[in-house]
Amino acid sequence: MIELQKICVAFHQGKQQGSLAVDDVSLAISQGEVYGIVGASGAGKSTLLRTINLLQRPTAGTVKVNGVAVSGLTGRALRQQRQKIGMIFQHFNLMHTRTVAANVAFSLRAAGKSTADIARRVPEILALVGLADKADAYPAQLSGGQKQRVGIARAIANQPEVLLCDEPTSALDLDTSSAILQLLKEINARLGITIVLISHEMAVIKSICDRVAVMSRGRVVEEGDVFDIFANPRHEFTRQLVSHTLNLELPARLMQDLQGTLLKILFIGPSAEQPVLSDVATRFGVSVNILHGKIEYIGSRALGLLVALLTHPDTPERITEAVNYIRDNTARVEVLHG
Ligand SMILES: Nc1ncnc2c1ncn2[C@@H]1O[C@H](COP(=O)(O)OP(=O)(O)OP(=O)(O)O)[C@@H](O)[C@H]1O
Repeated sequence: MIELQKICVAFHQGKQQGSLAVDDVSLAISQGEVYGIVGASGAGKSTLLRTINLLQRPTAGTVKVNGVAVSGLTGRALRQQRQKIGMIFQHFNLMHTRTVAANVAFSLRAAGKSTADIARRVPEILALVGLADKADAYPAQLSGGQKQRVGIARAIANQPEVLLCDEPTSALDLDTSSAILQLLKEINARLGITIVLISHEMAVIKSICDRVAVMSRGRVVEEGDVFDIFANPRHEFTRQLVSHTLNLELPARLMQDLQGTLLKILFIGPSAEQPVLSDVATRFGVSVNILHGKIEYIGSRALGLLVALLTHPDTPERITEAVNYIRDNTARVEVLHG
């Protein structure tokens, strides 16, 4: 549906061309997907996202949407293409002197809709985003979450095929943020709109995206199914990002006094359903003390993490055998201590 082929974006610094903000990025995003682009500040996420609706023209490379090379379009053809792509922003970008209804009507009018169509469509779309009772309110009278709902209403009013989301929840508190992500997910499921979302937080990606591209310094360093990226991050930068949401910290005092072998164990799919730890206790005579644990749900799939201390009263070799057994029967084992 969206194909980015060898996209480069360079910004001029004075008369010179600066380093590349986007450096040779190729991605393919399928119809109906929720696709995330994650990376630190300055990684090039916004610049890349904006090439999809040509708010940013690529210096090199081709952007195709539904097979049409939009990077070649200008004038009227470009304006028509842009109507198929809605966009929402971190700071909402609403018109403050107009009511909620007028903000939404504005984008319908810009698309050439008739007054009758606009009068019918505005309440319909406000109801869809949960703002049926706010049509006559001004943006200043709304909470951040409500403002973003207006942004979403405006962006989907013209029934776009694609919705671009530029850090849509970064200015919102945690609860409001998850309600907005939930709304985006519903819009994706009910209306079939393909969503491309950028964020610097893996937690946001985890909650709604199907696939993700990880960007660092203008490049995509890793790309794939969100669950796989969490379960098995390959690139060092991805590991750091994932560890922020999956980290299990133990108090330093506890680490100092530990006797035995401390393991961090990752359980995925079938391994989560096997009684691996009780097995090692009976097979190898080790004691297993669970110090920390959690299960993350990514989509409908579970990813379990446990920190466990293995000890044996008199035969430490049995611990090594136990660790090997756990390694063979779970997704990943890291020895944290001992
Ligand atoms: N209009 C511009 N002119 C010059 N440099 C720019 C422009 N827009 C972005 N840049 C530079 O391009 C690089 C990538 O910026 P971009 O905003 O795409 O990153 P980002 O990953 O979205 O970061 P953030 O989350 O902080 O917005 C940065 O070094 C930035 O300073």
